Amino acid sequence: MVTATRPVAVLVGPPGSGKSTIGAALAATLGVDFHDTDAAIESQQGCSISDIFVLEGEPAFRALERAEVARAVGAESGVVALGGGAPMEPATQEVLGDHVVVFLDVGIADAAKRVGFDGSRPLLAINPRAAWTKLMNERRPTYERVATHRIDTAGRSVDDVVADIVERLGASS
Ligand SMILES: Nc1ncnc2c1ncn2[C@@H]1O[C@H](COP(=O)(O)OP(=O)(O)OP(=O)(O)O)[C@@H](O)[C@H]1O
Ligand SMILES: O=C(O)C1=C[C@@H](O)[C@@H](O)[C@H](O)C1
Ligand SMILES: [Mg+2]
Repeated sequence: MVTATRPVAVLVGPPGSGKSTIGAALAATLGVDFHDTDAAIESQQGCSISDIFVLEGEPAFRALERAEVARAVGAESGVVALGGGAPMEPATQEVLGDHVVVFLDVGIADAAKRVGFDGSRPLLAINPRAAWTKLMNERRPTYERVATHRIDTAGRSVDDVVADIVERLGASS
Protein backbone atom coordinates (compact mmCIF):
# COMPACT_ATOMS: atom_id res chain seq x y z
CA MET A 1 0.00 0.00 0.00
CA VAL A 2 1.34 3.47 -0.84
CA THR A 3 0.73 6.05 1.90
CA ALA A 4 0.66 9.65 0.71
CA THR A 5 3.03 12.01 2.53
CA ARG A 6 1.15 14.83 4.24
CA PRO A 7 2.29 17.62 6.53
CA VAL A 8 1.24 17.16 10.17
CA ALA A 9 0.13 20.80 10.07
CA VAL A 10 0.41 23.81 7.77
CA LEU A 11 0.69 27.17 9.56
CA VAL A 12 -0.81 30.36 8.13
CA GLY A 13 -1.20 33.89 9.48
CA PRO A 14 -0.01 37.47 9.05
CA PRO A 15 3.56 38.72 9.58
CA GLY A 16 4.40 38.49 13.25
CA SER A 17 1.85 35.80 14.04
CA GLY A 18 4.76 33.44 14.74
CA LYS A 19 4.59 30.96 11.86
CA SER A 20 8.37 30.49 11.70
CA THR A 21 8.93 30.51 15.47
CA ILE A 22 5.91 28.43 16.48
CA GLY A 23 6.47 26.14 13.49
CA ALA A 24 10.02 25.29 14.54
CA ALA A 25 9.01 24.80 18.19
CA LEU A 26 5.97 22.68 17.26
CA ALA A 27 8.07 20.48 14.97
CA ALA A 28 10.68 20.00 17.74
CA THR A 29 7.95 19.06 20.22
CA LEU A 30 6.42 16.55 17.80
CA GLY A 31 9.83 15.23 16.70
CA VAL A 32 9.15 15.95 13.02
CA ASP A 33 10.81 18.12 10.35
CA PHE A 34 10.09 21.81 9.99
CA HIS A 35 9.85 23.47 6.58
CA ASP A 36 9.42 27.23 6.09
CA THR A 37 8.47 28.17 2.52
CA ASP A 38 9.95 31.70 2.88
CA ALA A 39 13.30 30.24 3.93
CA ALA A 40 13.12 27.63 1.15
CA ILE A 41 12.55 30.33 -1.50
CA GLU A 42 15.47 32.38 -0.16
CA SER A 43 17.70 29.33 -0.24
CA GLN A 44 16.58 28.29 -3.77
CA GLN A 45 17.04 31.82 -5.13
CA GLY A 46 20.20 32.63 -3.16
CA CYS A 47 18.87 36.00 -2.03
CA SER A 48 16.43 37.52 0.44
CA ILE A 49 12.70 37.90 -0.18
CA SER A 50 13.20 41.67 0.05
CA ASP A 51 15.71 41.43 -2.80
CA ILE A 52 13.25 39.40 -4.91
CA PHE A 53 10.57 42.07 -4.34
CA VAL A 54 13.01 44.85 -5.27
CA LEU A 55 14.73 43.20 -8.24
CA GLU A 56 11.88 41.17 -9.77
CA GLY A 57 8.68 42.49 -8.23
CA GLU A 58 5.89 40.97 -6.14
CA PRO A 59 4.24 38.97 -9.00
CA ALA A 60 7.54 37.15 -9.59
CA PHE A 61 7.78 36.36 -5.86
CA ARG A 62 4.17 35.10 -5.79
CA ALA A 63 4.89 32.74 -8.72
CA LEU A 64 7.91 31.29 -6.87
CA GLU A 65 5.80 31.03 -3.72
CA ARG A 66 2.89 29.25 -5.47
CA ALA A 67 5.29 26.64 -6.83
CA GLU A 68 7.14 26.15 -3.53
CA VAL A 69 3.93 25.92 -1.47
CA ALA A 70 2.45 23.32 -3.84
CA ARG A 71 5.68 21.31 -3.69
CA ALA A 72 5.99 21.55 0.10
CA VAL A 73 2.36 20.73 0.91
CA GLY A 74 2.54 17.78 -1.51
CA ALA A 75 5.90 16.43 -0.37
CA GLU A 76 6.75 17.43 3.22
CA SER A 77 5.67 15.28 6.15
CA GLY A 78 6.30 17.52 9.17
CA VAL A 79 5.23 21.05 10.04
CA VAL A 80 5.09 23.52 7.12
CA ALA A 81 4.96 27.31 7.65
CA LEU A 82 3.70 29.39 4.72
CA GLY A 83 4.55 33.01 3.93
CA GLY A 84 1.99 35.49 5.22
CA GLY A 85 0.44 36.21 1.81
CA ALA A 86 0.52 32.68 0.40
CA PRO A 87 -3.09 31.69 1.27
CA MET A 88 -4.41 34.62 -0.80
CA GLU A 89 -3.49 32.78 -4.01
CA PRO A 90 -6.47 30.75 -5.35
CA ALA A 91 -4.12 27.96 -6.51
CA THR A 92 -2.73 27.71 -2.97
CA GLN A 93 -6.23 27.62 -1.47
CA GLU A 94 -6.89 24.58 -3.66
CA VAL A 95 -3.60 22.95 -2.67
CA LEU A 96 -4.47 23.38 1.03
CA GLY A 97 -7.68 21.43 0.35
CA ASP A 98 -8.34 19.03 3.21
CA HIS A 99 -5.00 19.49 4.99
CA VAL A 100 -4.69 20.36 8.67
CA VAL A 101 -4.24 24.15 8.50
CA VAL A 102 -3.63 26.21 11.66
CA PHE A 103 -4.34 29.97 11.51
CA LEU A 104 -2.15 31.77 14.06
CA ASP A 105 -4.27 34.79 14.92
CA VAL A 106 -2.80 37.98 16.38
CA GLY A 107 -3.72 41.66 16.71
CA ILE A 108 -1.72 44.75 15.80
CA ALA A 109 -0.47 45.34 19.36
CA ASP A 110 1.30 41.98 19.65
CA ALA A 111 2.37 41.93 15.99
CA ALA A 112 4.02 45.33 16.34
CA LYS A 113 5.91 44.22 19.46
CA ARG A 114 7.05 40.96 17.85
CA VAL A 115 7.97 42.19 14.38
CA GLY A 116 9.37 45.52 15.48
CA PHE A 117 8.46 46.76 12.00
CA ASP A 118 12.14 47.08 11.18
CA GLY A 119 11.78 47.43 7.40
CA SER A 120 12.82 43.82 6.65
CA ARG A 121 9.33 42.92 5.40
CA PRO A 122 8.79 44.53 1.98
CA LEU A 123 5.02 44.92 2.27
CA LEU A 124 5.45 46.66 5.63
CA ALA A 125 8.31 48.96 4.62
CA ILE A 126 6.19 52.13 4.57
CA ASN A 127 3.74 53.07 7.34
CA PRO A 128 3.97 49.55 8.85
CA ARG A 129 1.10 49.77 11.35
CA ALA A 130 -1.40 50.91 8.71
CA ALA A 131 -0.02 48.46 6.14
CA TRP A 132 -0.23 45.51 8.58
CA THR A 133 -3.78 46.43 9.62
CA LYS A 134 -4.93 46.70 5.98
CA LEU A 135 -3.32 43.36 5.10
CA MET A 136 -4.92 41.64 8.08
CA ASN A 137 -8.37 43.10 7.35
CA GLU A 138 -8.15 41.92 3.74
CA ARG A 139 -6.75 38.52 4.62
CA ARG A 140 -8.64 37.51 7.76
CA PRO A 141 -11.64 35.98 5.92
CA THR A 142 -9.26 33.88 3.81
CA TYR A 143 -7.13 32.76 6.77
CA GLU A 144 -10.33 31.71 8.52
CA ARG A 145 -11.72 29.91 5.47
CA VAL A 146 -8.61 27.84 4.71
CA ALA A 147 -7.96 26.96 8.37
CA THR A 148 -9.17 23.89 10.20
CA HIS A 149 -8.03 25.44 13.51
CA ARG A 150 -7.71 29.07 14.67
CA ILE A 151 -5.38 29.77 17.59
CA ASP A 152 -5.35 33.18 19.26
CA THR A 153 -1.69 33.86 20.07
CA ALA A 154 -2.11 37.35 21.60
CA GLY A 155 -0.30 37.71 24.91
CA ARG A 156 0.71 34.05 24.94
CA SER A 157 4.15 32.49 25.09
CA VAL A 158 5.52 30.30 22.31
CA ASP A 159 5.36 27.26 24.60
CA ASP A 160 1.73 27.94 25.48
CA VAL A 161 0.73 28.28 21.82
CA VAL A 162 2.61 25.10 20.90
CA ALA A 163 0.91 23.17 23.71
CA ASP A 164 -2.48 24.40 22.50
CA ILE A 165 -1.77 23.28 18.92
CA VAL A 166 -0.54 19.85 20.08
CA GLU A 167 -3.76 19.41 22.06
CA ARG A 168 -5.94 20.47 19.13
CA LEU A 169 -4.11 18.18 16.70
CA GLY A 170 -4.52 15.30 19.12
CA ALA A 171 -8.20 16.00 19.56
CA SER A 172 -8.84 16.07 15.82
CA SER A 173 -6.77 13.04 14.75
N1 LIG B 1 3.77 33.84 20.91
C1 LIG B 1 4.82 34.67 20.83
N2 LIG B 1 5.14 35.42 21.87
C2 LIG B 1 6.17 36.27 21.82
N3 LIG B 1 6.97 36.45 20.74
C3 LIG B 1 6.70 35.72 19.67
C4 LIG B 1 5.62 34.79 19.65
N4 LIG B 1 5.58 34.22 18.41
C5 LIG B 1 6.61 34.78 17.71
N5 LIG B 1 7.28 35.65 18.48
C6 LIG B 1 8.43 36.49 18.06
O1 LIG B 1 7.94 37.35 17.06
C7 LIG B 1 8.89 37.54 16.03
C8 LIG B 1 8.23 37.24 14.71
O2 LIG B 1 7.85 35.86 14.67
P1 LIG B 1 7.96 35.01 13.34
O3 LIG B 1 9.13 35.43 12.51
O4 LIG B 1 7.89 33.58 13.75
O5 LIG B 1 6.62 35.44 12.58
P2 LIG B 1 6.12 34.99 11.14
O6 LIG B 1 4.66 34.75 11.28
O7 LIG B 1 6.96 33.85 10.64
O8 LIG B 1 6.36 36.29 10.25
P3 LIG B 1 6.60 36.43 8.66
O9 LIG B 1 5.26 36.31 7.99
O10 LIG B 1 7.18 37.79 8.48
O11 LIG B 1 7.53 35.33 8.23
C9 LIG B 1 10.09 36.65 16.38
O12 LIG B 1 11.08 37.46 16.96
C10 LIG B 1 9.54 35.68 17.40
O13 LIG B 1 10.52 35.28 18.31
O1 LIG C 1 2.57 38.99 4.18
C1 LIG C 1 3.16 38.81 3.09
O2 LIG C 1 2.60 39.00 1.99
C2 LIG C 1 4.55 38.32 3.13
C3 LIG C 1 5.00 37.73 4.28
C4 LIG C 1 6.32 37.07 4.38
O3 LIG C 1 6.15 35.84 5.06
C5 LIG C 1 6.96 36.85 3.02
O4 LIG C 1 6.38 35.75 2.35
C6 LIG C 1 6.83 38.09 2.16
O5 LIG C 1 7.54 39.13 2.80
C7 LIG C 1 5.38 38.47 1.92
MG1 LIG D 1 8.18 33.62 8.96
